[in-house]
Amino acid sequence: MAKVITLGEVKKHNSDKSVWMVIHNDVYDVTSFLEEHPGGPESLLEVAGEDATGPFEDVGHSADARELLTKYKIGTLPPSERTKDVESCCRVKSKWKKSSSNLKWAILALAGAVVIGIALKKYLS
Ligand code: HEM
Repeated sequence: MAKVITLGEVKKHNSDKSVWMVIHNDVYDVTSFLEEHPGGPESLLEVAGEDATGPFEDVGHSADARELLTKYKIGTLPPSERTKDVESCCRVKSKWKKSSSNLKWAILALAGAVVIGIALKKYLS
């Protein structure tokens, strides 16, 4: 079972000597990753000791980056400090993705219908 670490404990690790952060209710020690981070050490230092779920998701990190996360995980927040962000973030996102791709198809179909309409009109006149 993952070690339980409180937000209060995470907050103490907020300098380049020790950088911990929370992402989706799990705690990560990224001290050794600072210099390797493709987004630079500054972006990690900015959120050191904090919940970095929002900034992490805003960047739109790749599947590789998410895979890398597991390497730095040191624990998880206690149940009383966990937020429901995991569910809300991802469900909303996938919903939006689905509806935006539906919209894309609807626009394509409409454009196709217009082109066929124009072609037919020309052909029949
Ligand atoms: C342990 C946590 C993190 C890991 C393992 C990680 C990993 C990575 C990786 C592998 C990339 C290369 C691009 C990609 O594969 O998506 C990247 C880019 C980047 N990351 Fe992170 N990252 C972490 C946390 C963060 C946080 C908390 C922030 C912001 C506060 C951040 C900001 C960025 C930025 C700005 C880039 C550059 C994007 C670009 O130039 O396209 N990262 N990160």
